[in-house]
Amino acid sequence: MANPPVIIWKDEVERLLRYRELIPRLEVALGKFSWRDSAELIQPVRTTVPLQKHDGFMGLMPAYMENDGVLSTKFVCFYKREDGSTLPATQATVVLLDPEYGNVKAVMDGEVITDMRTAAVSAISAKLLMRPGAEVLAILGTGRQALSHYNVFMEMFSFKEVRGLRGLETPVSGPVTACVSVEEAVRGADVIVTVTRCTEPVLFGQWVKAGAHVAAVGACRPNWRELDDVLMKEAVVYADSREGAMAESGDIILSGAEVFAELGDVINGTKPAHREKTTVFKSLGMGVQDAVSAKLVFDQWKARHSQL
Ligand SMILES: NC(=O)C1=CN([C@@H]2O[C@H](COP(=O)(O)OP(=O)(O)OC[C@H]3O[C@@H](n4cnc5c(N)ncnc54)[C@H](O)[C@@H]3O)[C@@H](O)[C@H]2O)C=CC1
Ligand SMILES: O=C(O)C1=NCCCC1
Repeated sequence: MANPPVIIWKDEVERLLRYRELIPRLEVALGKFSWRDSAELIQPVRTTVPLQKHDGFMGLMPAYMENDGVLSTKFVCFYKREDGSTLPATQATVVLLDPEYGNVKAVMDGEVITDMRTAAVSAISAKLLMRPGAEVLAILGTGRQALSHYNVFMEMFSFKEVRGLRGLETPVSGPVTACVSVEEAVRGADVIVTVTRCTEPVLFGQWVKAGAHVAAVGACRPNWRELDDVLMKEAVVYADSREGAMAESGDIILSGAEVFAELGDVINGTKPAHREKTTVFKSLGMGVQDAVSAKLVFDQWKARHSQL
């Protein structure tokens, strides 16, 4: 009989997951995904159930990596609620299974995983697509994703200035220039991260410096926007998953912008990184990113517990 599943909650996931181990694994997984080899990796577009009464959605995000022996799914609830609610916008649980028998090996907190893997993938987009010598980072949003993005961008890069809207200085532990408007925060910035719950454009192309890189993380529904048409049409657009972007991104669907490439295509060398141009990385989030993160957490958990 299989062992009962282990439960790994938030504090422990926080202790076990490290960007320096997560990022290289995510890069490999993004590359594998973009080869579209179903003998290696299967990850359908997320199934989303509207929770109409509560202005939210439940997403189911399965992934299977055959050669890595990883089978998982995340359940994630996310909410529009622009009412200043103190509840998190995103709540998630990841279930890791044994692909050989289908038994559940671990049930773990998915919020830390979601925060960290999303921020790590944005950092990978910046590594691939921002101009060399980028000095100014602007972060729009002051919530959980804003904090995880701040942390990983500080760990990976050396920006001279980080700008954000008032409120960002509260969660983060380093210096931030507090700005009174989005325009003030983004004008002249080399890299802009949008991590808001907005459903209408908040970042306008006319404010974005030519050659800047934008990692656009919010607006994950086909009728939600963070970026305006000007920016979407001027920029070279990259996505984590082309199918995900075409099904779920209001910024892509409603602007009519084309997805030029996936990050995995750039990693695989099959599509160029247009660092010299204005670039948008449209992030929707992928089950395979959760799968890689959950495997790392579980492996670390096993290593620790075998020593006890
Ligand atoms: N692409 C991906 O893989 C993922 C995307 N997300 C999305 O990222 C976004 C941020 O998530 P969290 O940080 O967890 O949410 P959160 O609720 O912690 O923070 C949301 C932030 O948006 C700000 N905001 C809301 N309306 C705004 C407006 N009109 N202008 C400027 N800022 C505004 C709020 O002040 C808050 O700082 C959400 O849209 C969420 O659905 C979350 C997880 C993964
Ligand atoms: O990938 C995820 O996890 C999410 N993506 C968009 C909405 C919130 C959760």
